[in-house]
Amino acid sequence: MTSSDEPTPVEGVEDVPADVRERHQALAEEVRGHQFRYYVLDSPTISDGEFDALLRSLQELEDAHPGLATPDSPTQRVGGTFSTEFTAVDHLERMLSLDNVFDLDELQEWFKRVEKEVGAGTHYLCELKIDGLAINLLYRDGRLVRALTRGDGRTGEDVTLNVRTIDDIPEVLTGTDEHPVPELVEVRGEVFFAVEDFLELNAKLVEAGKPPFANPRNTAAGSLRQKDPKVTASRRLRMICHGLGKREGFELTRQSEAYEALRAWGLPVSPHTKVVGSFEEAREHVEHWGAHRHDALHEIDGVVVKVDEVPLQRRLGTTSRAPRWAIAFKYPPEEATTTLLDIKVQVGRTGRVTPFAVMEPVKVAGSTVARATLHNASEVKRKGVLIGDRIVIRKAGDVIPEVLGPVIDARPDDAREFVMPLTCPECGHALRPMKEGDVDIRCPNAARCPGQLRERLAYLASRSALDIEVLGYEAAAALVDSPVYDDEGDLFSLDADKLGQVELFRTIHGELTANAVKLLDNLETAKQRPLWRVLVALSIRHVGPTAARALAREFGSLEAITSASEEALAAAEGVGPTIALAVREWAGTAWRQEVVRKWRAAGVRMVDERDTSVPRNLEGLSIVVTGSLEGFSRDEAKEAILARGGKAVGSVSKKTAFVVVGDNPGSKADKALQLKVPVLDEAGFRTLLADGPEAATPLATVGEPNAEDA
Ligand SMILES: NC(=O)c1ccc[n+]([C@@H]2O[C@H](COP(=O)([O-])OP(=O)(O)OC[C@H]3O[C@@H](n4cnc5c(N)ncnc54)[C@H](O)[C@@H]3O)[C@@H](O)[C@H]2O)c1
Ligand SMILES: [Zn+2]
Repeated sequence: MTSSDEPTPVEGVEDVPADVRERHQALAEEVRGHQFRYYVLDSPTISDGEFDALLRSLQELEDAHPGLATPDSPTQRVGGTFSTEFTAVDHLERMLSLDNVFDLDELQEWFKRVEKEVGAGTHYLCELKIDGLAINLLYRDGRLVRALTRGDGRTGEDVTLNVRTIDDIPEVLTGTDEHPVPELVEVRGEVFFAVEDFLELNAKLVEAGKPPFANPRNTAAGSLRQKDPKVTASRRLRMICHGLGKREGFELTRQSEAYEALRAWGLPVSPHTKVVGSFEEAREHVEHWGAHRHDALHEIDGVVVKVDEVPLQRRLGTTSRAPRWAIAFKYPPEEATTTLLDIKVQVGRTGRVTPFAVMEPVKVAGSTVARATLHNASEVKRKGVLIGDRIVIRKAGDVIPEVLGPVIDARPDDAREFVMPLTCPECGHALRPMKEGDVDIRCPNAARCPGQLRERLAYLASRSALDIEVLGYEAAAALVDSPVYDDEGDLFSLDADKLGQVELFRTIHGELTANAVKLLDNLETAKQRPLWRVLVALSIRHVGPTAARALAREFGSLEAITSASEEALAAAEGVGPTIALAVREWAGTAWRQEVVRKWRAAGVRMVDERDTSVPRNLEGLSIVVTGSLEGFSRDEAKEAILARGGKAVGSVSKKTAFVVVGDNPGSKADKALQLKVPVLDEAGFRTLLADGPEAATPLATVGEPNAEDA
């Protein structure tokens, strides 16, 4: 939003064409409506990204027709108002909003404008933009006397009683020699939910059969703005300071200094602020936090850059809605609203039929999303979404998109409930639970259902199975649809001639594509993979990489696994009854054994040569690896333990023999100390692998067992 820096409009409202004026007025009304829903009701019907886009359109209209930018336009005001539920009280000094930029070019423009005004050599404070709600705390002689929401910037809502329930906010300020308690100060900051606390709150709600909250920001706003402070007290709200308003009895020259003072007084400030000297450095901060968006305690929607020198802040001044000395860089929003056009079902690798949302394509977290899984029919019920609803979806980074729930207030009259189909959408077989008591329904046509064939083939080629690089989802679909592939049994007998019959693998001149040639090569390599990968590729129920490794380690060949009794399988280390039963079922299915026969004939290796150079010196020991090791990836450390007969386990218990601790180990290391489990560093781990448990010296001395234990 840049227009506020431009000269006073010469054009009056009356000069603007009537149709543009009407459009502007309608848009401004729409924006005000959303502001009311957001700030007063804590229940928006559109996402923040969509709201920002609306406000931007309004701004663009005003840029083209400056006469429209009257003082009552939402672009010229601090967005928000107050409800009658609370007493309205004026701030001593106005609380402003922030101007936004949405890309680095715009951010650089802002730096240029600032430097033009105040010269080079300015310092900039880079901070995280906490996605919460603004609060204004008034301390007189070090005592908290009042807490107000931002409201319209001049007048806020008195939420003092509620704020007193927040642990982070001191009733009485402490002081130091350097930073004595001031006579009067307005402290500005953000009240928010830590992501972890928010998830915990939601888990509890779901457990109690209640609908979960949509996101931490609106939940924090709703929790703070409760009529009954007891409700607020029951929610774990937090606060971080990011500015000052009116102050008496002290002076400051830098904003960063203000944070030191706030800290000295006992107020919470962010550990993630940084003073920089240039746009380049600010850009690094922006890029770093763009990539680590979920590493902070709270959600962030951007980075705020502020001129650090207070006299320069004064010189730059403010517009009617925001300081000119600060700017918010906003990341692409992770939530969006869209229309749920339909709910369809897809067939998975094991025949499980899962519903998924078909949505009007919408941009979220930088990519366009049109589908999202809904997991199962009861999940659709639990989320309460109807076909035709406006829905809120979320996509955080690389995570798959998720439907959060419907916007009930925007539900159309003809919205209808989803009904799970009775037959497979791929092959028409009647769907049913495979066992009594199963919640999932499946397509029983495992051998020939095109959906299952396609999913199994794509899975078989994935990194956790045979790792056949060029065989992705598209290639899998093409093969399954072609006459040369009936099932997995045909995979290793594919040759140039057969691939030539698949359109995807043929150029327009009728030759094999480069990918086809590569696929044949990949298949040769795949034949030599270790046994556990072959087991994963066979899609035996419950046999993922971990179980496959256990089976391979205990039995050594596919032959031995196929002929082992259920008891022998169940008794094997790391296998157990569920997997044993699944293996026997698999071994008893004719078409599946036919696949094995064909693979064997094609030369797929189905025996592990036991590496006798590796000692079996960790037999029966449970070992936890936590944090990152320099010389081992997660998988390598695991393999090394398994190869020696040990168990690589995920959580620390009294039964754990050793905890290996790398960099940034987290809570597992603490747990080890607490339970007095021996802790090894990387060097100790190497000794353990080479020479066994007796040789490894723990880092922390294990306490002598006390008298009662002895
Ligand atoms: N979905 C909707 O219908 C709807 C409606 C209205 C507003 N909104 C959303 O609300 C926000 C607009 O509100 P806004 O006017 O508060 O503007 P803003 O979010 O762009 O930024 C201003 C606010 O940022 C906060 N902030 C967080 N960290 C800060 C830091 N380190 N330093 C300084 N300030 C910091 C302050 O409280 C300040 O008031 C936008 O994200 C907008 O999308 C959504
Ligand atoms: Zn089917």
